[in-house]
Amino acid sequence: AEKKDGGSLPKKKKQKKKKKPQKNKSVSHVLTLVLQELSLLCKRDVNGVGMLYDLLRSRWLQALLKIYECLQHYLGKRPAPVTLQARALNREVIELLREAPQSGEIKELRRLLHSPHLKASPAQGKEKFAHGALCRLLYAGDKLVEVNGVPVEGLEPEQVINILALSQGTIMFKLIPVSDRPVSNQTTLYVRAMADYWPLQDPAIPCADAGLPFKKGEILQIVDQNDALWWQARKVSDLSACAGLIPSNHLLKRKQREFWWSQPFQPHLCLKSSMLFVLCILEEEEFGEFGQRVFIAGFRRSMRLCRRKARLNQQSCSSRCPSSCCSTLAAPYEEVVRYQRHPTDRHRLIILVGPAGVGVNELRRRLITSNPREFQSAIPHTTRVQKSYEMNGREYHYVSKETFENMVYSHRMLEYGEYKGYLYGTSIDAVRAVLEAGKICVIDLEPQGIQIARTYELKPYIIFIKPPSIGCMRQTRKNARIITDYYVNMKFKEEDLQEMEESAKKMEAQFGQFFDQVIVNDNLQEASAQLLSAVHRAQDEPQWVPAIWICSDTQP
Ligand SMILES: Nc1ncnc2c1ncn2[C@@H]1O[C@H](COP(=O)(O)OP(=O)(O)OP(=O)(O)O)[C@@H](O)[C@H]1O
Repeated sequence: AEKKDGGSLPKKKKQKKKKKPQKNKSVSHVLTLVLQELSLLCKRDVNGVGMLYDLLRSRWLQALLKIYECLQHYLGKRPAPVTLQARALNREVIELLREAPQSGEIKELRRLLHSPHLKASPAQGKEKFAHGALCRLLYAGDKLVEVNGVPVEGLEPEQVINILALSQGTIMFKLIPVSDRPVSNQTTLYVRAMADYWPLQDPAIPCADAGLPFKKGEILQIVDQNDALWWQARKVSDLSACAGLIPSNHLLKRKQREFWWSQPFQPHLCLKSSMLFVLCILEEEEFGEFGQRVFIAGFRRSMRLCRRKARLNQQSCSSRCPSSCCSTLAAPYEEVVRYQRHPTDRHRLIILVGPAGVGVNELRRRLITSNPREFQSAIPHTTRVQKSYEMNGREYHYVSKETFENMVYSHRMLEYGEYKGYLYGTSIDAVRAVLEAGKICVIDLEPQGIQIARTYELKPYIIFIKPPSIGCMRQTRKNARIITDYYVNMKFKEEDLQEMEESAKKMEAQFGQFFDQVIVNDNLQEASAQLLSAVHRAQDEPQWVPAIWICSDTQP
């Protein structure tokens, strides 16, 4: 500044400049001062000063101080310059340590300093530089064009590293990616995220801006999984976007566990079998189609509002587990593949899930009545006595309690419960029978049953029926009727709507990763049309399914 202006700086600034070095005395500077004082004391032959003087002058202590100072300096820098300066320090410390006492620690330190990672030179080539780059988003072969707007084409790696080392805050790279970026294991891996991830809330991510946020249920394309902790991925919904960092399977699982353990202890009812519900069975219904009486087998009214009674008595899993037991115990990513049902294959099972009263049964009923030759429900099993006008295998499969319990123990029930001392349930066999008849089986299920139904044989397509806003429900549900613990055909009360909204949120938070499709049931006709097209899409168009379903196809 003095040269440019051709004069001196104003007085005030000069004074300030003088004071600064006083404030920032380094440890080595203090040590030099102490040594000067000690050397004076040595001349006066003060007891023990000679030994202290020698100790403080030893080169290995100076080496340690140097390391300390450098690290202090680096700590204040973002990003930390661990390149040229670090190597220079490395060489200096190796030199200083030659004179240090031969203790085990010093030997270990020497060994570390000689390790190839620390001794690597940028002259070893651009490839090394690209590999060790900040965010693991650069590949060997990428052509670096600009760093923070500074053209770097044709510069030596050392020069580029210098620019990087002097950079503060965010570093912007402009590069031409190598045309054949390596993809792990030759084939690209696709996964369904089974948990949410927010890089900006993760203090452990090497570069938060390079992180890829995702929500459970989203399909990710993993482009690199060479690193044990951080993978690179893109969302299939936006494959043109840059890949971002995501925690590896192992790391995300560890994070989930740590989060789970950090929560205050609460009993986890969901770990117990939650498949036994208090049911409220209403008699079967008949539906007419074009004046024709059509009996729709297995079409009992939902008992889910009665299940609400059970929920009130013993709080549900989602209200107790802060992070949900399922997601804590399960793998954070599920490998998926694109699957399209062959026209001659059996249909995929359609499962409707939703909070009580949202309209699951209404939509299912409308779908089945629209074409009973194409759609059918599964005929439930019961232990109650067959009535005179009923036919075994039409309204119900009538079985003994022993047979029913055997089916439960051998995991052949998707869902079951007890009503007035009798057992009722939907079996896998009943679903299989509909599918084998060439029809599309449509059932409703409590979300806890999803895991059991998700098999390669049934390949279920899960549709979540979501309530619209409470305001919208107040309008649309004026004439709607619900079943409560005690009443059939009762009007919706405000608390029913609130509970529906709450319950939907919990379901999405706990089971959202399994939903293939979400339909908001605001307008019945529109929701019915959406359901019909979703069901056809599930059967006729490619969908993401767990990879294990497809691999298992070859198994018996
Ligand atoms: N979009 C809608 N607009 C108006 N009324 C609706 C709508 N969807 C459903 N309903 C009505 O709401 C009431 C409850 O629907 P439905 O019985 O299908 O609910 P559900 O989700 O099966 O719950 P439950 O298990 O209690 O039967 C029915 O009277 C139904 O006709």
